[in-house]
Amino acid sequence: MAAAAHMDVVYQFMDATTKLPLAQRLLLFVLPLLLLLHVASRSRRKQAKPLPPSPPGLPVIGHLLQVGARPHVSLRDLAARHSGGGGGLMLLRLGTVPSLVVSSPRAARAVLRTHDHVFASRPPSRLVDDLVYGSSSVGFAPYGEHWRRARMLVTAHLLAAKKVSSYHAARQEEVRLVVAKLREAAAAGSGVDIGAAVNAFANDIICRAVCGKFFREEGRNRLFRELNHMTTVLVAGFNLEDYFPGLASLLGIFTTFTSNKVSQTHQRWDRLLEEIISDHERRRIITEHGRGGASGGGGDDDDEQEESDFIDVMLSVQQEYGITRDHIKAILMDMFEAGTATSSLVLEFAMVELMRNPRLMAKLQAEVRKNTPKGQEMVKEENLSSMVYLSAVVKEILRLHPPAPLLVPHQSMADCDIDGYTIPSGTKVIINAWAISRDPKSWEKAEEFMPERFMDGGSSADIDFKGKDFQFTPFGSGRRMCPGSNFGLATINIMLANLMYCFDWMLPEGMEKEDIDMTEVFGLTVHRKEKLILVPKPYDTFAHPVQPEAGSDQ
Ligand code: HEM
Repeated sequence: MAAAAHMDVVYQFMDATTKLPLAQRLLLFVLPLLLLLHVASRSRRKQAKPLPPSPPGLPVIGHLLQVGARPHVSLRDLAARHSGGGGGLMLLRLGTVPSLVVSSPRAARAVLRTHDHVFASRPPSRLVDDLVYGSSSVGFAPYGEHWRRARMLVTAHLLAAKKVSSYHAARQEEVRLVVAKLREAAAAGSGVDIGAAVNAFANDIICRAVCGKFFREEGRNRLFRELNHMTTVLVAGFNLEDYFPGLASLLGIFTTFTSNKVSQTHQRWDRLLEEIISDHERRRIITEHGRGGASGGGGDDDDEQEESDFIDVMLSVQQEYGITRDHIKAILMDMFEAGTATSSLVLEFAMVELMRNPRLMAKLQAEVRKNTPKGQEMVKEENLSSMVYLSAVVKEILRLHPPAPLLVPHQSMADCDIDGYTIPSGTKVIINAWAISRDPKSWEKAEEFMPERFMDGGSSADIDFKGKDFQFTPFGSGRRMCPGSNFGLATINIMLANLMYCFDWMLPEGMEKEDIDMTEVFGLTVHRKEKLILVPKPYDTFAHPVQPEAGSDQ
């Protein structure tokens, strides 16, 4: 009976509404539905934990204007005021993109370790898709099966400690070339642009690992350097789609503005990489034919190792890992993009800080000179193991000047609760490693260049950058942690040791250490605005007795 009465009401309602115009009829049905959805979403929001704290933002652009030209600095300052009692989590809206800023070791641990599986993806980018073969490299790839395979290939075959160590002779040879150029400059009494010298060195080291001994042929190393620079400018520049992805694709702004440059740069990379990969394939065929005819097949082990550059290795495991030729090219682009500026910036900042602290430079030089056999022309890698102060200096540079101060953005793949806050799925995550590694709560005299903190008995002697200490993550931590740290450190240590061993350093005439400009410019990495010009003076290891370790009181 009751059901019949209800149906009656429904029929009467339908009958009455049929007399209304169509638009009003639709409204009558749609409005209650919208109301229901609104009530349901409010009760869901009531149940969910709150979002992390946010500073007040503007309509449409959100907090975009509060992020200035040096985002690592402005984000630190904003977080100090708005990250809710020092918890280290702050939610910004950069354009339409929700962005979580992480600014404490505790919050970094939550994102990079406890919930690593949720935050291990990268924000999508059409620009990177078009530039880097559908983002199919390691660094740009979204979390998933392709990334897992590419990452495994890179860590097991290209950047494993044994492989990195197999390039020791190549590194020595490249350092020798730099030292020779510096000696020429010293003989002429001219200044050297240190940043340019170490950048060319880091680029050549990567070139040699990627494509073997003949990377200078036809100026290929210079071409790689140029393309690498163009790529960084494109990826690090202001891209509307990074902040208003919907709007950018709707207006087609990306297509008309940047697209030409992106596609030209991509084509230039593709031509160069294709040429070099084809060269390698031809050489492999010739070598296999040669081996077939020879009795024992193969030269000595060192030669074999040196011949097996990244391209050879990837061609040989291509089937096993199920990767295409485009994937190989994307991974090679990654090696240049991730491996060049990072190492060279550490070297440049090391020279800057040491010039500003002559007593510490003298201490480092004394250690390097004492631990290199007398009269040896250059420091060799086997001499480095006893240079503990050198390691402390490199660590201190990575603490004060992490080349990627905001790491590389991550993206959450599901809703996640941290410290009583909800982080919605699809949130971009910015980890301010720079702010964390200068936080006085974690570091004694945090703003001072003080390598002694990392020495035995120092206040941070137990802290390392291997991804377990969340107050110090210049290489990141967790699934996305840098797989190239061994490679980078090997490049940095041998070059810095030789800069200290072979030369004394002076500022150009009339310049004092206080005049060294420390202004930074932010891109994918942070570099210095002004060039560091230094005048080298060769140090004669035969003529000089080993100096006592200056400043060893610290
Ligand atoms: C001092 C030198 C270096 C520093 C400070 C450094 C730092 C970093 C950082 C901060 C990340 C991002 C971590 C994250 O997303 O949480 C990264 C990723 C990466 N780095 Fe390095 N890096 C260095 C050298 C190198 C070198 C020499 C190579 C290769 C030859 C390399 C290859 C990579 C790759 C492939 C990734 C992407 C990893 C992924 O997304 O799974 N890096 N690096």
